[in-house]
Amino acid sequence: MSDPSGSDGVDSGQNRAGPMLDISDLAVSFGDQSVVSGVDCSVERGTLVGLVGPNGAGKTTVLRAVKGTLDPDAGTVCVDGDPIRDKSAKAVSRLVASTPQGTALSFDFSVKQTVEMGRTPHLGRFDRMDETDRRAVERAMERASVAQFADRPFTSLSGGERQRVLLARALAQETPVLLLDEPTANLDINHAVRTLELVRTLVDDGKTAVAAIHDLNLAARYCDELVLLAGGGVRAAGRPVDVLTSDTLRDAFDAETLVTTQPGTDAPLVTPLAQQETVDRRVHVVGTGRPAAAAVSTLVGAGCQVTVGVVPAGDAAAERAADLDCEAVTVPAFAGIDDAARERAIDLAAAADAVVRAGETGAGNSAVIDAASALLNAAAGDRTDSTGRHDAVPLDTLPAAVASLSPTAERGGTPAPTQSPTD
Ligand SMILES: Nc1ncnc2c1ncn2[C@@H]1O[C@H](COP(=O)(O)OP(=O)(O)OP(=O)(O)O)[C@@H](O)[C@H]1O
Repeated sequence: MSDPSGSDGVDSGQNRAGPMLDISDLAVSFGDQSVVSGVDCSVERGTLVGLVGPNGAGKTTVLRAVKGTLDPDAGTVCVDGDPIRDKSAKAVSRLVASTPQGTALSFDFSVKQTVEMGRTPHLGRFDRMDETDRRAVERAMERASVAQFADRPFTSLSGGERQRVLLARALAQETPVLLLDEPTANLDINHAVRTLELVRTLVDDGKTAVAAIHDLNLAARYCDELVLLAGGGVRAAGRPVDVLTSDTLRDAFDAETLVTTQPGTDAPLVTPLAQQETVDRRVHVVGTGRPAAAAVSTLVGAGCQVTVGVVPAGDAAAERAADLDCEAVTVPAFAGIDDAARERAIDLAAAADAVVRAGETGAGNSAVIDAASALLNAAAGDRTDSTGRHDAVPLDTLPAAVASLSPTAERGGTPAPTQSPTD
């Protein structure tokens, strides 16, 4: 006999005040090796918190402490106001369901039997599943899109399919708190997005979820808040836009990144930059659209001081320049280039060590492109041909190409040859 609670069989745990999950001063070590210490994290009801951080930072360890399968050295984990250490494993399992990081199970149950295990915390020792349990299992399999595999052996499924079955098992548990350890690790982009959309829907319906997620962009898009673990503790916590900054990511991951904004959202977009020598050059980019924006990002990431223009206001290159604090000479979209804009752009190009042309020549931009070609010719003098066309330089070799140019000052103020990355 099951013990259903809530209208959908789900206890959303919204009957008490305070955070649904409260981790206070958590410390865990293995032997004499401290993994995390001083971890504080408060998760409000009906929110999705992403645990992010480098390999080995302790994300899985924290999740294990929260579900009570690991005894912390210090600190308290409270679920719905009560410390879990005061509860039996079965009682905790009625509050917290989890999906493991790996998908290796040593037994060979069918998919349906695997999902049915999620009902165990609701059954007495000699109880059999009743109609409520069966409905919970069916609903969970449908939500995780695994109903079509119901009779297949779990071990016959692919890694991604197994991952969805384990999510279904956790959903069948119908707990107010869901802990997900790398829920999208083996999933293709379609299933990764569908899985996080499903988690988002569950959270919007009242569940509280914490997910360890390596993909920072998916984490930023779907989580209300992020907790960045690194160096044995919480390095940053809060809204994705406040946590995922280049400085914080450099500090936590020892990696250079470019942080912009995901199209159509306010969520940050993290682009890792290749490790390379810093290219100390001034570069003026002429062109429009995503190719020019990509050239700007690449050059800024390589350490160049970049200026842009003339570009239409609102163009991707103008917005990227604004994101990265680069000067851009802009004119209103579809307007001609006025003298002041042209002169400023020519000044910037003339002061640069290199002028890079990259961009679309689509309808509506022709005035800008015409002027850009003239600008190129003006800036590069007899080093460009009369048509303003140049050999393409692939984006990933652009910094090296720019680095190979001698600085303008060394050439007595003469502008460098132009470069043109491929689109
Ligand atoms: N049972 C254990 N015994 C000894 N060390 C352990 C044990 N479990 C984890 N560790 C160590 O604790 C550290 C944190 O591991 P954890 O799995 O929590 O990191 P993580 O952030 O989840 O990493 P990843 O992103 O690679 O999954 C690692 O250095 C790991 O080797």
